[in-house]
This record gives sequence, structure tokens and C-alpha cells, in this order.
Amino acid sequence: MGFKGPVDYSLYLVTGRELLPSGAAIKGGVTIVQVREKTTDTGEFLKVARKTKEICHKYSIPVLINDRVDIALAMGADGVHVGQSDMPARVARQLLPPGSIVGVSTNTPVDVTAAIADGADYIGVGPIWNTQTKVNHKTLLGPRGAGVVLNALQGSSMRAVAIGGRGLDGVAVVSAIMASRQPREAARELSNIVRAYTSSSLPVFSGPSTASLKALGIIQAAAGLLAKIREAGPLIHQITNTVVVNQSANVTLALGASPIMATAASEMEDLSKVSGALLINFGTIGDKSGILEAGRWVNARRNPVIFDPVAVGATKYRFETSQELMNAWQASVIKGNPAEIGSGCIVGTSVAVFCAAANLVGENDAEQYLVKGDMFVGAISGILAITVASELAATREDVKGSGTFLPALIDEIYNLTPEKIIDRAQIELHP
Ligand SMILES: Cc1ncc(COP(=O)(O)OP(=O)(O)O)c(N)n1
Ligand SMILES: Cc1nc(C(=O)O)sc1CCOP(=O)(O)O
Repeated sequence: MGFKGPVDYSLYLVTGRELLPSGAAIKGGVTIVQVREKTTDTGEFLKVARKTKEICHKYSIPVLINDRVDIALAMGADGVHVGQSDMPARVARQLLPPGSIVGVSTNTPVDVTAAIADGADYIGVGPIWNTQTKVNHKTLLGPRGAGVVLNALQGSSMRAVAIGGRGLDGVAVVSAIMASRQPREAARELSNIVRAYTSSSLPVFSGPSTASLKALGIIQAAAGLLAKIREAGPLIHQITNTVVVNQSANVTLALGASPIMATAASEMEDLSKVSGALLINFGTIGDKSGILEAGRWVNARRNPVIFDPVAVGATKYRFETSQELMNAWQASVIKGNPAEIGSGCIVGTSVAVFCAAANLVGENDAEQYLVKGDMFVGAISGILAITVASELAATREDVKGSGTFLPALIDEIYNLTPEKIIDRAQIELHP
């Protein structure tokens, strides 16, 4: 017992018998395994744990046991993971051989402080999002709540993995690997993502050839989404700044969707039932109550919320408002703000329209997803559509300056086709 060398927490798999017999996920890049059996007898748990250790140790992957220090001792695990209502980490540490890994579940700053005092090696911070894997009685932390819990680490060298989410020293997952028909590939994909976030030398996508394939795939998806917008004509609810209300409505129509620019809090519930996406742009913030209500209702329906926090760093009020809003609801896409106001806001509209289409074609119906559909592809598609149309408008002879550019742009958006997107759109994927 006692894993030699530094422990890599980056892709932490929490699993039970499902890992056996082949341990395919391990070959995909899992770096540490926790055996978690909640309903089996002790004898059966021991068997599963022994077999898991056999597989993992072939690949020099440490094996931890969930809750049961007796099982860990009996089969020589590398350590244990204990929850808040299990054996205290300090006691587990006393019972286990020196050098054993001890991890503790944490959901509050107080849990973290106790884990440090107990001499734990790492904490599991969660749940970040909802999980289908167990009935959860703890507070869903979200990224902001996880940040609050992590603040309690206060410079301690304790490692941390996010569970039911991602980030920190690693992610701890169940379903993303174990519910996949191809656990090895699922593990590899997660491993690539985690490594890309934690190492500057690795590409975000898995390599140059895959990258160019992905770029083409995204462009084709954007073309498909434009066709979907034209077919379905989703209603796009926009609470946007007064400078661009008119332009945003015209861009929405030109893309083939319908705009509604309602702002009153009392109509947000009804609107959430009929709109395909919500854009919130707080360039000219007025009454916040409508914005707060709108996001909550749209989240509840699992439709996209696109947040454009215009000039968020310019004033304290804007910064605090953005925090208040993001504590009230979850944005599916946050649009960054280039210096220009006009075209920047139109991009937000286009992203909202394409995200509505991505949501319509999305298949991830599982409850734990914040929204159906691929919001990354929706966001890129929205930007591509405006970029292609802008390039076409800019080369027109009737465009003499910024006054004539805008109507030409609206025309080019109106005349945009899936084929034009495929012909003209360009994406480069950077490591
Ligand atoms: C890495 C990691 N973090 C948290 C948990 C949850 O453990 P616990 O609170 O003991 O809940 P159960 O796993 O017993 O349902 C974990 N297992 N792993
Ligand atoms: C076992 C477990 N414990 C959690 C906690 O926060 O305490 S979340 C979780 C399961 C995470 O599974 P998935 O990756 O499928 O959502």
C-alpha cells in the first residue's frame, strides 16, 4: 500500500464493477481510480476492488476505495476517499499504512478547513453540476460556489478535484466514461481536454489532422444550423441595449428568426415558453428585474442564455451587476466585448439565433445538461455568419462608408446561404 511518486489527479475515475474486466477506460488516459460500490456485500466489494487493483497497477494507476477503510486494508489499496458522514479522514489516516492517499468530499469552506486539519491529501469539491449517478442532498456549487469552497484552501498544498464538473488538479467522473459505449475513447477525449487545460504544450484538440477535420466539421455544422434557422424560424428574446435594438431585430429577421425585445419582468415566464433563446446585453442597464427573471425562466426550460456583458470592466456598477446576474442564472454562452459597440452587439444576436438552432437539433436530453445542443458550435456559427456576411458586404460597390455598410450587411445576412458559409468560412484551431 502507498503509491510511490507524485499522484496525477487529472482524470480521476470513480467507478465500481463497471470498469472490469478489460479496464478499457484506463488505456484512454485515466490517471487515478476510486472503487465505489454502494450496494454490494463486503465479499463482493473486496473481489471487485482486488480485480480493479490488478488492472490499474498494470498501468501504474493508483486505486482508492470509497468509504470502506476495511476493504482498503484487506486488498492493499493505495488509499481511501471518505465523505462527510464516513470515517473521519484523520482516523482513516491512523488506520492505513504510511504513505496512503486520503481524500475527502467537500461542499463548503468549513469542510475544506477540516480536511486540511485532518491531514487529507486531496479534496473532492462538488457537486459542481447535477449528477444522474446518485441522489444528491448537497448544494449544487456551480463554478462560482466551487471558487468559494476553494478559497478556503488559502495557500495549502492540498490537491483538489472537481466532481460533477471540471477543473482544478483534475476532474472526477462517473458517467462520462462509464456510461459511454466506448469508455476508452471517452477517457481519451476527456484526458485530452484536461491536459489541454493544464499544459501549455498540448493542443486543445487532439492533433493537427484532427484539428482540421474539426474545423471543417464546425463549418458544416454552421451551414446546417443556418438551414435549420430558415426552416424553424425560432423566436429570439432579446433584452439588449437601446443603441442597437433596431439593428438587432433586423439582423434576427434577416437570419430567418423572429425577434421579440420585451423587458418587463412580469412577462418573462410566458416568453420563456415560446422563445428559442435569450440574449441579455446590458450595454444600457436599466431595470434589472426583467433580466434577472428572464434568465431564471430560460434556465428552467434548458434553453440557451447568451450573455453579452458590454463594457463590464468600465464601471463598478457594471461589474457588480454582472456578478449579481450570474449568481441568479447560468449563461450558456458569454460573449466577449470588442471595443466597438454596434457590430459587437449584432454578433451577440447572431450567436443567440444560432444557439437556438443548435438547441433545436441538440440530442443531449439528459437532465444534467444545462441546455440541449452544442453551444460551442452555436457560438462559432453565429460569429461565422456575421463574418462571412460582413466580408461580402465590404466588397460591394454600393458601400461607401459606415452609413451604407449597415444596410448592405443586413442584405448579405438575408442572402446568406449554407453554401456561402461552406465556401467562405475559415476557422483556425490554435493549441
Ligand atoms: C473524488 C470524490 N469526491 C466526492 C465523492 C463523494 O463522496 P461521498 O460524499 O462519500 O459520497 P459517496 O461517494 O459515498 O456517494 C467521491 N466519491 N469522490
Ligand atoms: C459519486 C459522486 N459524488 C458526488 C458529490 O458531489 O459528492 S458527485 C458524484 C458522481 C459524479 O458522477 P458524474 O460524473 O456521472 O456526474
